[in-house]
Amino acid sequence: MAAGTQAPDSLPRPPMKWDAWGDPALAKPLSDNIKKLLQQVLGTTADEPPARSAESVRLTPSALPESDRAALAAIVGPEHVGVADADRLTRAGGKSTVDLYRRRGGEPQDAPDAVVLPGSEEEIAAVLAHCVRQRIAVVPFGGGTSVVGGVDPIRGDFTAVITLDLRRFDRLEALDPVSGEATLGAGLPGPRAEELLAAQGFELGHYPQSFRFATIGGFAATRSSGQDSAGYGRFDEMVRGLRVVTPAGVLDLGRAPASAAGPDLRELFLGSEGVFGVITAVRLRVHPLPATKAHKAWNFPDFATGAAALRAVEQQETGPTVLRLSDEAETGINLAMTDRIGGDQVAGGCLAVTVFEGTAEQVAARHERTRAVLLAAGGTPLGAEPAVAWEHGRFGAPYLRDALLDAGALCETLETATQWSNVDNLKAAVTAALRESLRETGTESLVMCHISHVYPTGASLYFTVVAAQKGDPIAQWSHAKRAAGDAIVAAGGTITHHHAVGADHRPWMTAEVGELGVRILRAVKDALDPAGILNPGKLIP
Ligand SMILES: Cc1cc2nc3c(=O)[nH]c(=O)nc-3n(C[C@H](O)[C@H](O)[C@H](O)COP(=O)(O)OP(=O)(O)OC[C@H]3O[C@@H](n4cnc5c(N)ncnc54)[C@H](O)[C@@H]3O)c2cc1C
Repeated sequence: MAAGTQAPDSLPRPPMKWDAWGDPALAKPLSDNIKKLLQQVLGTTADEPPARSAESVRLTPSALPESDRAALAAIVGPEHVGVADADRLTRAGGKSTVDLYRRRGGEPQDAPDAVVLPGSEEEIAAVLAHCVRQRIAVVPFGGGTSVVGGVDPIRGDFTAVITLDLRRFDRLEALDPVSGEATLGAGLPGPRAEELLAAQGFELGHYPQSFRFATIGGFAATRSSGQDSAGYGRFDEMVRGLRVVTPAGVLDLGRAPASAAGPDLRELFLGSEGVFGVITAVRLRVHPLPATKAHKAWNFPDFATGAAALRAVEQQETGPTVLRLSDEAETGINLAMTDRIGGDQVAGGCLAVTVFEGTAEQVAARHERTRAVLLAAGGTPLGAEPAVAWEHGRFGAPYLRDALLDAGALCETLETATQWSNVDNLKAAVTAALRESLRETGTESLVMCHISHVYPTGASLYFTVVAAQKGDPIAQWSHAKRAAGDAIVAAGGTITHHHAVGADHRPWMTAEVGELGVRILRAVKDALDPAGILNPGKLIP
């Protein structure tokens, strides 16, 4: 890999591997039992993966002219513009399985031509103005954990593409303890945001599986949903205000807790995936750190019974913070407890996990109410331990994907949501589409599913797929993903519940919002970013 000129400084962040998920120190090798199981059931080959090094990766050379590098350096400071391959490689894309295959594949990698780290809104505005003049595409970048191609360095017909990394927006800007609102910098990763709030006695409570690396701005830009959503809501439900820099000007949205002043413009930027503007700060509802917590696991004879039980809990508002249900396949291999995957089955049927938070009285009352509903719906209590084990391992599963890919397995996830009355139908349709399409590529597959986000009228469905790699695994997964996406649309689900649209779900956006919906999105884009420099090739067909 060629040396570049300058590396931008980076504020301390946990290490993130360029060709795998997360911190290399937390990698989880597969046990021999699981490897054997994969070979027997799916026919994977378990050759040792070739050693890979970032230095051996070939990147397409930076296309940014020196005059533009100098102009950007004059705006943000030379130490905040990087064209070194080491900086470009770590922003070359997100963390989907296809991203990882691409990076491991040995082909020349497309990467942004430069990485720019602005330190103020004025600097962002000046960078955007320069990029409009010079026709340079700009990809806003938080933690780079997108699994839908959201941070792909797509040039389109622009002369170059830069990544605008928000990591210097890393402050707790304000806390209003009376109202329970905090303003957080867009570049704050989840753990740092919670650390800053905890020091003041507060918590946001947004814990997606990508928590350790994803950022406040990324959560807002993708409508992220965390594992405590039953208690604290989706990220978009926590947002009270946003500041956004667009090529057309700056917006500061969200004046009051509620307003009748026309359509809510904040909604335009929740899920805007960097195509309308750069989010610099988000004002969020926060709550006092919970005094106590209780964990309870449950067993249901089958998925339909378990889903009906979760619906009853949600519709009767009994108040769990976490509410999730694994199907029979996921329960069978203990996927919900990453330290025990492939070991003896913890429960037959379907495992459900509940967690309660609040004051001691709240936790006791919420647990009692929930327990009564789950018992009446056919659940069998399993005690606290499996739920504690789920929580303990909850950020560990992505490391298993790395090990599975190394062992010759194809492993990816996808998610959707629908009304309660359509949950079984949608689950069956997606499962069949995945199995059949992967069979067409020459492999059987294990398709597992869970519900982890519930609403009074419906729920999300999150699928994990494991198959054997056959031929080109990128082509193989693209075939399966296409079939699953078509099945979701045909069965009435949404193309994404929380992963967002990015480049990967764009083909289904017209089916999702209709031709007129797409025209509205384009009109907003034209008003805010008439030159179209912001994140081309994402979200809007
Ligand atoms: C292993 C794994 C587990 C995951 N689990 C979950 C989960 O449980 N729940 C969930 O919701 N998601 C999950 N995701 C998806 C991903 O983490 C989320 O989409 C997350 O919100 C992205 O945040 P980020 O900071 O990494 O954004 P990035 O990946 O950097 O960017 C995502 C998109 O947002 C845009 N963007 C980022 N920051 C800004 C900004 N400041 N202004 C404007 N646009 C911006 C980017 O241009 C891009 O389009 C997971 C991903 C992985 C790899």
